[in-house]
Amino acid sequence: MSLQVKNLDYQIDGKSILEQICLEVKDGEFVGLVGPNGCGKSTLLKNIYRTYKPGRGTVFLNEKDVLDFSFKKMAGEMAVMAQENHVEFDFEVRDMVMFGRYAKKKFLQGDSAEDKKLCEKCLKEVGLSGYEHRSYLSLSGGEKQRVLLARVLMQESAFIVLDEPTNHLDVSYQYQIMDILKGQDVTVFSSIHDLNLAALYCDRIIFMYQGKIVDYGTPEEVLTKENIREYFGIEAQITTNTATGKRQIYYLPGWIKSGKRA
Ligand SMILES: Nc1ncnc2c1ncn2[C@@H]1O[C@H](COP(=O)(O)OP(=O)(O)OP(=O)(O)O)[C@@H](O)[C@H]1O
Repeated sequence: MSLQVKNLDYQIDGKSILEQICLEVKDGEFVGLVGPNGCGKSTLLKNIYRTYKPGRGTVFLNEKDVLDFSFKKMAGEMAVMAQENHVEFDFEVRDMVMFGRYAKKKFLQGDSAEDKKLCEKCLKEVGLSGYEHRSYLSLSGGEKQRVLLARVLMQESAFIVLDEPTNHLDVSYQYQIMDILKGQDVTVFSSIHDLNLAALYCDRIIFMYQGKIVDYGTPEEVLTKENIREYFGIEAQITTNTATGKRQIYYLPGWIKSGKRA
């Protein structure tokens, strides 16, 4: 499953939030979206998963305009883990995960033995076996995040879009979740704050700044000292991690440059 965004603009209350966005995620790629707070990552993802309708431009999934998909068809093609997941009513964890099967069911069709087995497998994969009957609202932030990932896996879609999937997670689950995503035979497009995680897991990275794409390429091409200084305003030291062979970024406080510690 491939994604193409062509000439996308988006405004909120007359203010331009996204400008001339063009990007491509090829079938089977794991592409990260990085950039400072407020640069437009979530807004771009919302345009892709249709919470927002572009002011101009088009989002294509396998060369078809996403606006032509029915909601059910869309749910079958694309699984989404958004940043805000307000749940008004409480549900058991098992039900939250089962919602991922919506696109695969007929009206009022119940859960099959296969669905139940898959639900157990997905919960196990995110480290939540035994949580089936817990109330979703009683979970910690990290546990909720993992339930939402289990729901995404339950959808068995060929394309997964995630907005900051490692938010709320402790360091061990951050890596576990990224490993799970990387191990899926699907296309992944995800915003990621942690540039070291992006360097480790992404095939390509798209760098955003002030509503525009300012760079894209492999982690080695994009995660440079210059880009980090220019767009995040922080100095960095970059090495190659000898264990992973990937970029390792160390951030440097301002006083290193001035020589005066605060
Ligand atoms: N509903 C809204 N009304 C007004 N401004 C908005 C709205 N939603 C987003 N914005 C603004 O659009 C800009 C982009 O926001 P967005 O959430 O897409 O950024 P982001 O890159 O995902 O940020 P973060 O890294 O902090 O999650 C920000 O300046 C934000 O304040």
